[in-house]
Amino acid sequence: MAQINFGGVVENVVMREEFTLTRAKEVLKNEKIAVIGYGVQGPGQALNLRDNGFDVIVGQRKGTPTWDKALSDGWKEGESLFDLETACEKGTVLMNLLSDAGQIHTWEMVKKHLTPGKALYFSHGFGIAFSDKTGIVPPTDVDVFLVAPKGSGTSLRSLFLEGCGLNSSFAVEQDATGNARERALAIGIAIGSGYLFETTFQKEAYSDLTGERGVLMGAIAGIFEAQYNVLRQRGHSPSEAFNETVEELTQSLMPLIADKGMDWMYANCSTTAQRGALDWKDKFRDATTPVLNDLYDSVASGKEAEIVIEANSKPDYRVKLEVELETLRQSELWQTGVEVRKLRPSKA
Ligand SMILES: NC(=O)c1ccc[n+]([C@@H]2O[C@H](COP(=O)([O-])OP(=O)(O)OC[C@H]3O[C@@H](n4cnc5c(N)ncnc54)[C@H](O)[C@@H]3O)[C@@H](O)[C@H]2O)c1
Ligand SMILES: CC(C)(O)[C@@H](O)C(=O)O
Ligand SMILES: [Mg+2]
Ligand SMILES: [Mg+2]
Repeated sequence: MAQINFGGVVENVVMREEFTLTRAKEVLKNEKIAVIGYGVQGPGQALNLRDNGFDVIVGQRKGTPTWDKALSDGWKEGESLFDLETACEKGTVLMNLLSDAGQIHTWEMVKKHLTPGKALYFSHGFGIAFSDKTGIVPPTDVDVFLVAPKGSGTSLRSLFLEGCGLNSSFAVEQDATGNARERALAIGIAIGSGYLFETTFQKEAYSDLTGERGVLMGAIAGIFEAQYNVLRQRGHSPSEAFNETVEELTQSLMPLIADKGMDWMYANCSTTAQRGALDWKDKFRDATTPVLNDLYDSVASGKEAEIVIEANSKPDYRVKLEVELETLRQSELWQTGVEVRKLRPSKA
């Protein structure tokens, strides 16, 4: 395990150069890996496992659009594609990649097939960290671990195809066989992680729910809307407001942050911009800190989990989500984005 100094704090990190694919194949040579659920993470992880040469099958509800997607991805009914229960029965490592709410409804069925020595895998801490709400309490004679890719399953797959890897966290909740850590790391490498950092189920659940409600998705969408609206109300055109809020960030400045950090992005902007950004950064930090603390409290109290479970238990939850997404899509801001993207100069 490599020891990496993260800004003064030393952490253990497992890298694929050290825990190689060959070692992962040795650890998992007798395992049948069953990917349960074929939503977003399911395809990413299952296809990477298959391309890496592991014995993998997929379990999905027949007659759903994702069953058809699995067929079109080359999974064969009765050979490598089964209904949920058959896949749970056949697998020795059950990778539970149903939606976090779907994991609750199927738990009794999954549990039935968790015979001694099998492994139960998640890509989130949700089910276990909030077990008082989910009812997910695994039998004591199975290994329980997680590998949580830090990004969309779509990126996990595309980065794998580019020969890169996405970083993931991993955690072992229960080591019944004495081999749970090896199994977890082997699966982590096998699904295409570039490196793995260690966490616990609770920390993963709390940080992930905070991150996606905060900066990664909720906050960024909110602050985009706020700035776009202010510019529009002050008489700026949609194209100017969009370019100054979204397009420049995603196309020009975010890649600089990704390459070499915030100070590098600042250093590549004018001294006028740097002066102003350095002055205003702290105001934004101070204004949003109370909101982020409210968010963390709401996650840690279990309220966010309750909201997700309640919302997803309604039969029409997908339809309602789609209505909300459609409202976002049809807003002036994001309709401007459609046109701005079309205007991006393409390679000659
Ligand atoms: N979406 C991501 O990229 C991402 C990233 C990191 C971790 N995760 C975690 O990975 C897991 C899977 O997430 P996802 O976004 O791929 O899930 P998803 O919401 O796309 O759902 C996955 C599958 O669950 C099935 N499903 C839902 N409810 C069901 C039910 N009641 N019975 C049977 N099947 C049901 C759906 O048909 C779908 O195929 C979750 O724990 C999530 O937190 C997801
Ligand atoms: C991709 C994310 C946001 O990191 C993940 O946590 C999810 O729930 O989809
Ligand atoms: Mg998440
Ligand atoms: Mg996440």
